[in-house]
Amino acid sequence: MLQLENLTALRGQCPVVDAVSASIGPGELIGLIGPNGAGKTTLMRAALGLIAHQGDSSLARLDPMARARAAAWLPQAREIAWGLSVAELVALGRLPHGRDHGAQGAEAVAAALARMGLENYRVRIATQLSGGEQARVLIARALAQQSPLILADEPIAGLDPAAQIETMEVFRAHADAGGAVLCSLHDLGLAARHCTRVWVMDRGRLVADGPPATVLSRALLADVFHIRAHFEDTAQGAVFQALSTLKR
Ligand SMILES: Nc1ncnc2c1ncn2[C@@H]1O[C@H](COP(=O)(O)OP(=O)(O)OP(=O)(O)O)[C@@H](O)[C@H]1O
Repeated sequence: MLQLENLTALRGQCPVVDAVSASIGPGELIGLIGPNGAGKTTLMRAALGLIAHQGDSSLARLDPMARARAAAWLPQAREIAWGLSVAELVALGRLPHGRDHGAQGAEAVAAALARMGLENYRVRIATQLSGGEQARVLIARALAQQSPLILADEPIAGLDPAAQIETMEVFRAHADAGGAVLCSLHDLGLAARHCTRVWVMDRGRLVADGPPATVLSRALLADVFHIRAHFEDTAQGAVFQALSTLKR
């Protein structure tokens, strides 16, 4: 679904994404984690071909319409420019499939609204919703796109705990249905509980790639995140709690 080969993105002379090679297949929910400034957003934007890059991304090679059918993009900034109704905004997710929304389009929009619990918001003006409600609308638009791959930049930031869990469950369901999701996260607990795999970025490099329980070792948490944490695999799933900071 996505292959990256030596993907590199420069800011000035400085590589903020440095020779990243990795791939994503169906069924995966990948948590892209790393400290502030590690290069997570830049990696996703380069993979999508939204910024200049070196190396190769299988998505960036596609023409824009084919790329939009292959991957939905949820940027960190949740900007809703127009005062459209929620249903109209979510229907914009159908644009990569042509102007005629048709029965399949209407079904996809209805399913996305239902999945995000937005049926009662259909006629509300999207710009008049709360930040968390707008976030759910934008996720619904991405789901309505029916692209196999979703790239989401901090999709749970600013959401209440229930909405965070629900969002991760929506992504997991998308992966379980044969799609895949790459989402950047700062909540390592949610990453550990919900993701099938994590990619860890540090200073532009992909320094670890594997199942959360293997990757989130005491040494990695100290080296990359400068924290000490409690991490335990329990009957209720992985439990993670950051305990204290370590000297950088
Ligand atoms: N437009 C830009 N011009 C110059 N430097 C930039 C630009 N965008 C990002 N950078 C730099 O690139 C590096 C990586 O930024 P990026 O936004 O990818 O990090 P991130 O891992 O997503 O961070 P965060 O967790 O804080 O959102 C940072 O050092 C940042 O200052």
